[in-house]
Amino acid sequence: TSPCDRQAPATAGLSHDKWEIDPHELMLLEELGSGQFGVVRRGRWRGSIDVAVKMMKEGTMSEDDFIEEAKVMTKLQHTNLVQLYGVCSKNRPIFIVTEYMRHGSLLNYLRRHKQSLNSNQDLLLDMCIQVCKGMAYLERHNYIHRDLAARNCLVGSENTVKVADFGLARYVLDDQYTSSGGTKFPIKWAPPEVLNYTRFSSKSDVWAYGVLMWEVFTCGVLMWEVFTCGEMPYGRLKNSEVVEKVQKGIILEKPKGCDKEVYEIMKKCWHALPENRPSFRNFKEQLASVSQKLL
Ligand SMILES: CN(C)c1ccc2c(c1)CCN(c1cccc(-c3cc(Nc4ccc(C(=O)N5CCOCC5)cn4)c(=O)n(C)c3)c1CO)C2=O
Repeated sequence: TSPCDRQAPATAGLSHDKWEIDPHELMLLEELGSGQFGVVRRGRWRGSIDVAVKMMKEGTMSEDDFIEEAKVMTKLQHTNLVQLYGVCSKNRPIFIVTEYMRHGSLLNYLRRHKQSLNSNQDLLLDMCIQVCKGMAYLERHNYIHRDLAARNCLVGSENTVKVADFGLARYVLDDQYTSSGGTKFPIKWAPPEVLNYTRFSSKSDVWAYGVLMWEVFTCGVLMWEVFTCGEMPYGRLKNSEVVEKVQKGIILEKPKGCDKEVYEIMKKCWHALPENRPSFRNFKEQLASVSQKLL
């Protein structure tokens, strides 16, 4: 075999795996919150690069599988994806180091800025288009998010919106989150084929994307209406009631402030059959043409 076919010796000390980050190059700063895997802190990498550091709580993640996958994830690079810079996997807890987004989750951003956002349909549509671009890139790379929602997107400076934590759902050990009967399973973002057979695909991501658009546009209520920003889909309904509605083909109603044409597009994400839903690729074009008309 030629030299390049031979596996490089995986000697820990000499491993030049570019996805491995030296923890000594990291300075940990304030806490940003906590997620599925535990606490996340802001940090500085090599003295100048703003990062977010997930410190994996023991027993929350299947770590070896994730470290293997991290090699693939670091290669996914797009302006509308939160960049995975690398991992510190030589000791425990494992650190996951990503790009830092200064305004936090899209859901909280919508709720915090509802006054200025509700009359700005163009900005709301632009946020949806940015998420669609990031998802179209993942779709092109046959990469499924599995938990797309406004809470799992992040906002940076100049209203940039990026998709975060794509693919991580596969490494969660908490079966309240992973099984569709669990209390933490994202039922309200799940299509029938996921509820019935946990059959994830880019088309199940498209269904979730429709719900994300609904989350964004419940922000777009008119001035005199009660603000319902970043509302919880299906309101106070219990998960079992939502499953019943989704199985019957009952879909989310048009958000009050939402443009009719935008709602028509949103509805396409909720076809009962995955093959009848648009791909993110052709969805991007439809949104772009609607935004031309709206502008
Ligand atoms: C399995 N799945 C789907 C998972 C797994 C882990 C996580 C998530 C889903 C999503 C939640 N999550 C998580 C938890 C904690 C932090 C981050 C998180 C928060 C960031 N940024 C900020 C910035 C500011 C603030 C903030 O406090 N404010 C208040 C004042 O006004 C400005 C905003 C919060 N977060 C950030 O850049 N990243 C990369 C991750 C994230 C996102 O990463 C996770 O760690």
